[in-house]
Amino acid sequence: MPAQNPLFPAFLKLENLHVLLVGGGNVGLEKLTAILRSSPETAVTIVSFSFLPELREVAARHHRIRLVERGWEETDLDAADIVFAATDDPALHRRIKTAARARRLLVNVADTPDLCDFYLSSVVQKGQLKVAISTNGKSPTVAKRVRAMLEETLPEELDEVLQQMTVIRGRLAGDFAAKVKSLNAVTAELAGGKAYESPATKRWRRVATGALLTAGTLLATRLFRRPE
Ligand SMILES: C[C@@]1(CC(=O)O)c2cc3[nH]c(cc4nc(cc5[nH]c(cc(n2)[C@H]1CCC(=O)O)[C@@](C)(CC(=O)O)[C@@H]5CCC(=O)O)C(CC(=O)O)=C4CCC(=O)O)c(CCC(=O)O)c3CC(=O)O
Ligand SMILES: NC(=O)C1=CN([C@@H]2O[C@H](COP(=O)(O)OP(=O)(O)OC[C@H]3O[C@@H](n4cnc5c(N)ncnc54)[C@H](O)[C@@H]3O)[C@@H](O)[C@H]2O)C=CC1
Repeated sequence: MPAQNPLFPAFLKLENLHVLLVGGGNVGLEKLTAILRSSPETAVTIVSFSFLPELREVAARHHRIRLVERGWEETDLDAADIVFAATDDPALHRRIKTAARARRLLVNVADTPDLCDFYLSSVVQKGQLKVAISTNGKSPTVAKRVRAMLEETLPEELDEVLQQMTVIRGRLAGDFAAKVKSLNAVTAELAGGKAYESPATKRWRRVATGALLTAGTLLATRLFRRPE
């Protein structure tokens, strides 16, 4: 059996939590952007010796972001529910991880999967629909490509469908089993009908598999070729 991805997927109500982000450079800005893209009202305290001008601009636009201009201190964890470490100091990252673990806080450490309690994912958004993609850290680039593929192939109308379903769901009478049956009937076409696998999806699958096999073969022959 192929190796499985043991990560547990969940969707956090981050706007109800307090985030501590350590590091205000490029990687800090990337993490902040990922957080705000999904959960724009999140309270984020960012502790760093310095902040990129772009990060300061983002902070100025979000009233729940607080910038603290100094080095990280263990007491910064006091108010945190969840922690992102994104500095250029691996020794500091290990200290943050140890201190956070002692307090049972979850930590994401940039560039260090071994120190992470959770990973960020590639995210597809169509209105209320959100798809998160994980490759278990094997290839963020492939996650990004799958995101682009889904962004293109998932119909724009999905958001409208979701809104209509919410109305239908509210109006349905009967017990739970009867409701599930009705909802399944209404949406049958989405999963089994024409939309199930569009020609674009089929083509993507064929090309992607072909391209990767070719790349893999090339790499294998180059990397493992015996010296001449
Ligand atoms: C484990 C994880 C931990 C975490 O960061 O949470 C992690 C780790 C690392 N990323 C590295 C590199 C790159 N990361 C990206 C991009 C993304 N990385 C993201 C997540 C994750 N990255 C988590 C696993 C996700 C999964 O399971 O797939 C995404 C999905 C989400 C986000 O970050 O918001 C976002 C895509 C967003 C999108 O566009 O959809 C690109 C591509 C690019 O930027 O174009 C590259 C360069 C190419 C490459 O390496 O593939 C390196 C090596 C650094 C080095 O070599 O120095 C490490 C460390 C290591 O692997 O050791
Ligand atoms: N920039 C990128 O896209 C990539 C960066 N990396 C690596 O990720 C790490 C971070 O990269 P960048 O964000 O670009 O670096 P950066 O130098 O722009 O930012 C690092 C930030 O950490 C802060 N910092 C350092 N020590 C601190 C401490 N004790 N307390 C609080 N804040 C502290 C600094 O003030 C700075 O704002 C580096 O190790 C880099 O090699 C890896 C891949 C890509």
